[in-house]
Amino acid sequence: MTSTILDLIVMNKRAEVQARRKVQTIEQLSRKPLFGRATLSLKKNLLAQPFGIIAEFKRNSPSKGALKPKANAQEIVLAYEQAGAAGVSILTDKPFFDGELLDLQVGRSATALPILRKDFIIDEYQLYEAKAYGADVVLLIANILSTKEIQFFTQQAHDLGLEVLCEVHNMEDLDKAMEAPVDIIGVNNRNLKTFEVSLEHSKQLAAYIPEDTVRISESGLRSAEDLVELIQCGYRGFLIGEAFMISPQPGDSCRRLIEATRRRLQEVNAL
Ligand SMILES: O=P(O)(O)OC[C@@H](O)[C@@H](O)c1c[nH]c2ccccc12
Repeated sequence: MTSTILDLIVMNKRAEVQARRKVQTIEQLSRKPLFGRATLSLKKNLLAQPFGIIAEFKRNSPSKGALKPKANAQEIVLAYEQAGAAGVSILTDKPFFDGELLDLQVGRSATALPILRKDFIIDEYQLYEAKAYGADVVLLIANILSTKEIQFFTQQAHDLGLEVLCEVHNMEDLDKAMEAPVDIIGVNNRNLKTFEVSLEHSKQLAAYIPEDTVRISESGLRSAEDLVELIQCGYRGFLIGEAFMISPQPGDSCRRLIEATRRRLQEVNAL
């Protein structure tokens, strides 16, 4: 089988985690000031409203290239909060997304919203990093983990007071995610191997996600029409990066989408 960019990212990540462990042990991470704080619940925030936006901070993406190479996490995270986002997502992968753990810490100092650490988690060490640098939620990508690993990392994350967003792209992924008490299931509309994007993934998988699981749709979302259609399929949250980060003012773009979605939702509900 030919290897994909996802294989490359994961291979890279394993080497990176081994190197990081040598610089900072789990013991040392546990003594960082932010490690002891009470975490916030993204799940609760999403359940408190008809829908919520999880606005993402990313400078670069392998599918699109540079988005905002010099972007500052403090400024943008604050703008997202002021725009009315329900949570923020911060990319911490360096080689492919030009993010870093420090962006998480900077973001933490700027907002009282729950923060998702967006990275490729393959080792429990990264859960300790997430907690120590200010995250409230971690992403587990079903495609790169076994059912056992999803169960183990979910347990570990919960022990640390972190929530788990488990990302799925197809039925096989969803079967794995449903074997663990994850807090939120996210359907990624983008195939991480081919970068092909289709909202059909969210629409089709919706029927198989248990009713009582908070579900979100991720990637490739830009219009109020898309969001309302997905709200009607039972989605409570939307993870959006590119559409905001390509705008000169990501916060304004987030605010406009929230307002347009509220308006459209009212129109549809009034029918
Ligand atoms: O920028 P978009 O198309 O709005 O997508 C955001 C988010 O869903 C995407 O960044 C993402 C989804 N799953 C991931 C896993 C790793 C890295 C990035 C991602």
